[in-house]
Amino acid sequence: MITERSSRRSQENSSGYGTDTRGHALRLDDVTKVYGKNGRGVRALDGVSVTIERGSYTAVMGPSGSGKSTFLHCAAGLDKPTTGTSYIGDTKLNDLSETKLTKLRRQRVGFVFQAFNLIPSLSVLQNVELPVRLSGESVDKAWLEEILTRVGLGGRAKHRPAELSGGQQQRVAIARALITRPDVIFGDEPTGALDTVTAKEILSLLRACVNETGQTVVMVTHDPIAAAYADTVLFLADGKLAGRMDSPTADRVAERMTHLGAWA
Ligand SMILES: Nc1ncnc2c1ncn2[C@@H]1O[C@H](COP(=O)(O)OP(=O)(O)OP(=O)(O)O)[C@@H](O)[C@H]1O
Repeated sequence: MITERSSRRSQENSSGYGTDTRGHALRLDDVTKVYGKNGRGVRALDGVSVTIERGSYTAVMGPSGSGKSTFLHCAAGLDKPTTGTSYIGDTKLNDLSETKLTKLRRQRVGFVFQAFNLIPSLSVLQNVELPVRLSGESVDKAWLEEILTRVGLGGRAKHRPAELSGGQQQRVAIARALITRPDVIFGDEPTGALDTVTAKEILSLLRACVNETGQTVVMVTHDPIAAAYADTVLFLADGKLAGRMDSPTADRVAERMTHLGAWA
């Protein structure tokens, strides 16, 4: 989101994530998503417009069924809006063929899911390199090493996912998301499968990716404590943006969620 705080950090960032270190990482312009035939089904997103600035950390919250996953899917190019436009950087996703969208998701977007989604037969190193290899490009070894060190897996490069704890597996997923220097990393409940202490470590790591390297992170979560790690929380209700909160605290987020009827 455009805040003075994140804007300043973005301008100080010199590590070159994405194609441009200034301006927005993603934008949704009056996006509507209707599931079902002839536009008569469920209106999962209903006229959502939002701009998320580079180098910011945004949490997306809302009651169950409010459209959080749909928002993430439309923003990340995993699904197409019924009407409206979505952009990653200055690239309009609506215009892209399926092949170009696949390439964009591989090269310019990182994903961190609740279930880690690592390839069990590959080592840590091979999992992290995968998005670059799939793009047919050569791996920047110095960057790879730096990322593995940053996520605290320097000594585990040859291990397989099954030999790692849940928290370590999520660190691999974060490293894999970082390897292409994406415009944005999307997290879908990234701490949902972790215990409280490990969840805090992972949230701190995502925070460090933003603070220290200017990465943009957008994370769907049900957890006010997780949302409090973000610069800004976007609240969704019935497919519409129902407000935003800058510099959130867990208590304020929980209170807002109660007002949205999340835990009624
Ligand atoms: N593929 C689909 N087909 C039909 N309806 C769908 C589909 N995906 C989502 N929906 C509906 O769209 C609405 C928004 O769903 P979405 O999964 O985006 O909400 P959410 O906020 O992520 O929910 P939760 O917190 O429970 O995961 C819901 O009413 C849901 O039932």
